[in-house]
Amino acid sequence: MIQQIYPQVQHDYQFELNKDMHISAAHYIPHEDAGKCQKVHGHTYFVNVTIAGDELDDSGFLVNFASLKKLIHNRFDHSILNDHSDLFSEVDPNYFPTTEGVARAIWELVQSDLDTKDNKPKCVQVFVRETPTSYVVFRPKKKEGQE
Ligand SMILES: Nc1nc2c(c(=O)[nH]1)N=C([C@H](O)[C@H](O)COP(=O)(O)OP(=O)(O)OP(=O)(O)O)CN2
Ligand SMILES: [Zn+2]
Repeated sequence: MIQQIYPQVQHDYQFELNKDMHISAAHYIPHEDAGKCQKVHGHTYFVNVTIAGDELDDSGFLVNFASLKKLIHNRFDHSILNDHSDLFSEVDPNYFPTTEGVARAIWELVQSDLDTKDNKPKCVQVFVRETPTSYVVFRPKKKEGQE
């Protein structure tokens, strides 16, 4: 059973949902400063995505929990993160598959999917735990004029 404490995000939306998932994946960091992490190794990532909004869809969902799992877990589980060349780079540190990079990539995938929905939910936080002692939180910057 997944049980985690993760940071809360402030927002003014009426509904908030959270989806937890585990992802078993391998990666390496393609930079000499990464030390032992330059070698391929694996993690069981713990991921939490937080979705918020004011409107429900025709099913009464803010977004279907199952569709979030399909979008993220099915894409990354039992994969080598570096192989996802549409998301990660071998040369641009901003797009290395670090915990930071994974958190941002997950946010981009989730928000792109949410943008197709009529009720316009927002992904307000992605939490990625890479090891028992290391995690990253990604929150999108508010755009100009956004509350
Ligand atoms: N800011 C970041 N630092 C590190 C990342 C990262 O993604 N972002 N990644 C790594 C390695 O990939 C490694 O898998 C995780 O490192 P670390 O937390 O140091 O793992 P340990 O189990 O060795 O840590 P303990 O302190 O012994 O628990 C490195 N840095
Ligand atoms: Zn690692």
